[in-house]
Amino acid sequence: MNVVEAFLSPASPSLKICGVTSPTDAQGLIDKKVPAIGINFWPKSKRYCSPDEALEFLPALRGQIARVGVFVNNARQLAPDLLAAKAIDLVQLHGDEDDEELIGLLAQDVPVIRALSLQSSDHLPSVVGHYENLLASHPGTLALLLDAHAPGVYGGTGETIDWEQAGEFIRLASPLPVLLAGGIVPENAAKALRLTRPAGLDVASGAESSPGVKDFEKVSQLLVATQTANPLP
Ligand SMILES: O=C(O)c1ccccc1N[C@@H]1O[C@H](COP(=O)(O)O)[C@@H](O)[C@H]1O
Repeated sequence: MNVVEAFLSPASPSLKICGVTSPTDAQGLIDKKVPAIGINFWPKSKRYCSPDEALEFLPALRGQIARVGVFVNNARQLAPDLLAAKAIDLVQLHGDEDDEELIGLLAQDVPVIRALSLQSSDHLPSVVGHYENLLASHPGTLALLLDAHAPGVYGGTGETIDWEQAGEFIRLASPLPVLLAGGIVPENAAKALRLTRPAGLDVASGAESSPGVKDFEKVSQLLVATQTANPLP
């Protein structure tokens, strides 16, 4: 099983630590056997990592951890070079990207994580059905990610989402992997896992001491939460 398959495997809930900005933190997360890291390529993020900086340390980590490039409306410009340099394994679309862009990545065999912010008025079966149909006509590796609605900042806000609604969505979407994000911290991770049964947790602000600097005590606690959660049904 390669690192992407291991990260998205339904066998047990996974963990992605997002907003890594330094080679030291990336290596520390590999040493702890965290399944995935996220590197944020949106210049307005508090956890921004420039493509030039990323190209200096990410290619050497290939095969040791799943490396997710996080993009907000700029994947078209940046992802091709990062993929060609083997600096990232997956593309996370966390902005207003359309299906055409997602399908274009799947067609190139690029694994994609599509971030969604559910609204209370959303008809969940329709949203799930949309991605099921998309994947049926454009096969590839696709995961969905549920995050808080964050106009203007897009993500990384530390705001939690409605876990009841998230749990219902995740059940409907199965076996399509769905990651849970939004305000996950060591103190609420076990409860979030129990209520929603996601393919994994995605944590930015809940795993750092300051924006872009990882707190390894928090990372250890998050790992324990994922490793002791009941396996997915
Ligand atoms: O982390 C950011 O700064 C960020 C900015 C823009 C889009 C996505 C971003 N990160 C993603 O946000 C969620 C949740 O983060 P948090 O744990 O609530 O702080 C996660 O999916 C990150 O990948």
